[in-house]
Amino acid sequence: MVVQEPGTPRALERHLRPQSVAETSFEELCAALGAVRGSLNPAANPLVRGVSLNPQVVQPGDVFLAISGARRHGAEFAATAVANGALALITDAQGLAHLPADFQLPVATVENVRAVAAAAAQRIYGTATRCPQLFGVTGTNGKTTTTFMIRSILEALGTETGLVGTIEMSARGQIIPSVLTTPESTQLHGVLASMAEQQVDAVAMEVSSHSLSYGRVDALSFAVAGYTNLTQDHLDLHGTMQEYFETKAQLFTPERSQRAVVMVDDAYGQQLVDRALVPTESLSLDAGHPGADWRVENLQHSGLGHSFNITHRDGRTLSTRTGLPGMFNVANAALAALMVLASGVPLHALQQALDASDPLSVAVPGRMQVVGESPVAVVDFAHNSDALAKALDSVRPGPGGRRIIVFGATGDRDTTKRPDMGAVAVRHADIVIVTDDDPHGEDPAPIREQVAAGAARAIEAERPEVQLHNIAPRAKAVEFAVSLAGANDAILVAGRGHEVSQDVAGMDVELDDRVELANALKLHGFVTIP
Ligand SMILES: CC(=O)N[C@H]1[C@@H](OP(=O)(O)OP(=O)(O)OC[C@H]2O[C@@H](n3ccc(=O)[nH]c3=O)[C@H](O)[C@@H]2O)O[C@H](CO)[C@@H](O)[C@@H]1O[C@H](C)C(=O)N[C@@H](C)C(=O)N[C@H](CCC(=O)O)C(=O)O
Ligand SMILES: Nc1ncnc2c1ncn2[C@@H]1O[C@H](COP(=O)(O)OP(=O)(O)OP(=O)(O)O)[C@@H](O)[C@H]1O
Repeated sequence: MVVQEPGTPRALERHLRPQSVAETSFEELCAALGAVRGSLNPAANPLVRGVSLNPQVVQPGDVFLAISGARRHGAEFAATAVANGALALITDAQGLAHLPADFQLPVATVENVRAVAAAAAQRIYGTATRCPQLFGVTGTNGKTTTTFMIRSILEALGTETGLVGTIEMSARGQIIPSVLTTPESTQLHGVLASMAEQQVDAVAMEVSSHSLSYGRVDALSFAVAGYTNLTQDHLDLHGTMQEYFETKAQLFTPERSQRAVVMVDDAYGQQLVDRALVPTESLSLDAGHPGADWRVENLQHSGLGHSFNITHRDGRTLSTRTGLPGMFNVANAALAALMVLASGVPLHALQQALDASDPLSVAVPGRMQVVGESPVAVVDFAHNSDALAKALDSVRPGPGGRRIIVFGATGDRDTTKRPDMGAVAVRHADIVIVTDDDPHGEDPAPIREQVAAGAARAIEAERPEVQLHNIAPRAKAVEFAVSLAGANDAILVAGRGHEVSQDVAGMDVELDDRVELANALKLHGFVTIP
């Protein structure tokens, strides 16, 4: 039997629950979900205080939802849920087979446990009537950055705002590091109810394609949904780009969202607008885009970033700037501003907030984070081809300087993107150093070789002058990059961003690219930015 100790995800889970919950008996919950009570402990009818589909984070008074996963059945871990204080269990027919005949808790079954998880959480935590206004951002890249910007604008408007995404779940100064980009529905409804209880008025949230596939955002309604872009990633889950797109498109339906703002600079964004099922406004970076409602105009370099106007076809305009480098951050900033506008904030109030506190220049941990200026040394989270290309183009060497990139690919995930990431690095950099990312359960050497093979082919066919190195471990690769650099070069360490450990065969190995890069710069006599 496993009982979790303080400091574990289970201890953190306590902070993600509301203080008060709707008084619901197990019997009432089962009736609401259409769950059928079985022969195990049929008379017991405990009062339910919470719900979880992760046995490791079950709290006393929870109903444990034992799902049939791709790898294991949750019911295999029923003993952990019991030890952690579960009072009842809902599972499927398959799950029953994993329970001992003398199982102590009342049990009910449904056909698909995942499909009822959000409804169960909504009923217990009361999120149908107490939930902050939700801003949901989806797309392959830019979700984290855009949600940070939305929060920053809303706070400039005086709105108490929470955040749910890859880096953290946070509200009112309390920060809990995230495990997933979008948490499981049971946890998500809990944290949203808890934020509502603390008078948090709005939440800027990342909506990953995994979350849409797995029903993690079921039983929620986004005031405004935003779309950034769609490029290759996660095909291990979705199979094809069209399926990946259809999954994202679920967010832009009346069941999920009330309004939408969509970037139409890729064909998938345009498809979303063409089939718009909720009131939708389109946005383009291209001032000449014929169909877009809103366009970015008067773009000018301003510090590391850009100043620009966001102008509607009808003449309405917002004028603003972002301090973050890269055209993609202009896209993220414009999307964030328009999502806030779409929520009903008057244009003049939004303009005042943009003027007063420069909210679109908010720093996002590990996203285009500048660690040194000479050489330019940047840590970024780019971990697919499109992001790598854009991040590399945004990192500008001085006169005669070269671009040096250090990156790898993750294990156990979309393996098809690896050679292309290598090729993209060659097209956009002068020195390519392939290293380890998160190997997860895979042997890291073949992952590096697959990335390097794509790079080698591009060198042979397109840019023979590019240098290619294959160096593990990652800290050594970063140090090697700095050892090659001159003051006019630019170094990009990509792929891990804010993360502070690498997952190597299930072990967390401490590693922070920002620390490694700063240490290497100091070692070689360069100045770092604190
Ligand atoms: C591919 C994917 O998303 N898988 C999710 C899915 O896993 P699964 O269906 O295979 O479930 P499983 O691992 O077989 O486990 C079944 C049940 O047994 C339990 N279990 C399982 C094993 C164990 O040792 N102990 C244990 O208790 C699990 O808690 C679960 O209740 O359901 C699990 C339970 O909720 C999730 O933890 C798991 O997320 C895994 C950990 C994951 O890494 N997901 C990533 C890829 C993800 O969701 N990423 C997106 C962002 C992607 C991006 O944009 O970059 C995200 O939103 O975070
Ligand atoms: N609009 C964009 N278009 C293309 N690339 C972008 C865009 N915004 C950010 N990027 C790149 O993608 C990386 C990840 O950005 P961000 O964390 O904001 O996206 P994300 O969608 O949250 O990613 P993930 O889902 O992997 O957490 C950045 O570090 C940057 O290199």
